Amino acid sequence: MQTITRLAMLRNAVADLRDGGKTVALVPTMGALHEGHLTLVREAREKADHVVASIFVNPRQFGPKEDFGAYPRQLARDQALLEEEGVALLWAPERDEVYPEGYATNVSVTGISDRLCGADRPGHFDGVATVVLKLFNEVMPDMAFFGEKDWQQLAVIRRMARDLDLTRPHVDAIHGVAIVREADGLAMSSRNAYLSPEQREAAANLPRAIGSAVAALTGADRAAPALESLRGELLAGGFDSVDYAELRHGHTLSLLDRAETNARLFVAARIGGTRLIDNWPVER
Ligand SMILES: Nc1ncnc2c1ncn2[C@@H]1O[C@H](COP(=O)(O)OP(=O)(O)OP(=O)(O)O)[C@@H](O)[C@H]1O
Ligand SMILES: CC(C)(CO)[C@@H](O)C(=O)[O-]
Ligand code: BAL
Repeated sequence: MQTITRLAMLRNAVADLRDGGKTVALVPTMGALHEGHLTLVREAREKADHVVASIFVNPRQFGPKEDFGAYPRQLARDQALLEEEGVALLWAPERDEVYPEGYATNVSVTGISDRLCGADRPGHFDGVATVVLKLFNEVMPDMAFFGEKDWQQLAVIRRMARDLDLTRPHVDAIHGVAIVREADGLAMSSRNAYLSPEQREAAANLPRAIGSAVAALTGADRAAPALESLRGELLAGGFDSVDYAELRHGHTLSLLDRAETNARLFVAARIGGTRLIDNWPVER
């Protein structure tokens, strides 16, 4: 696996991969890789001839009081994991290569970016859309892979691809990969590493409480009582606060007051300084 840090070299390296009409898949990440990321890579390998992974802790998607500085960085370990998974090329640019002096462009997907995580993290999805569009333009992949753990992020990226007429990767080639979970149900996340052993144990209450809420929401006339008990269960189960616990349409992300086709439960909650997110489909 080649690691490339300069844009000038990336273009030639990707052109070499494409030689003979081979297809290229992109798996964007912020590093500190776990089985969730590796599952994205494996699905990408099944669908494309070559996989390009990227690692870039994107400053533009972190708020001023967020964990940009503390975000885990472990490039050597990540390189070994990606190599083992058969990734052809790792794009790992420095900050100045992505945002050189004078950089002034912002990509904003309005509407769906403003709710859920976008309401708690103002500007977050502008940062995501901006960097993802740059990654798409840099690598020009035939397809790209994102995790459903970050469901709203996937919706924002698909909206952007549709609105900006992206041809590479076009909207149908933006693949969502099901959430990979720990044995106790907690969605894997690089941020789980921030949890103390006691907090990690309490974190398992998130998927547990979501499971009960999904059962209560199915067939219920009103979503509100189940969402209220979900909040209560999290606060009683070691969480310090609940940023949101909402039933929304999975495609439009509009609020629902009862389950319908494509309904989805979205939750973000904090233990100490660590913010965890999860989402689950809800049947009618
Ligand atoms: N448990 C998971 N299951 C499926 N996909 C995942 C999972 N965790 C992360 N991903 C996906 O991997 C890609 C890179 O995510 P990222 O590097 O931000 O990791 P992360 O674990 O989500 O980190 P964090 O949430 O702490 O920022 C994203 O598309 C994300 O949705
Ligand atoms: C898509 C992404 C790599 C953009 O920085 C990031 O938001 C992530 O890791 O989910
Ligand atoms: N996994 C999404 C990236 C972020 O939380 O900043």
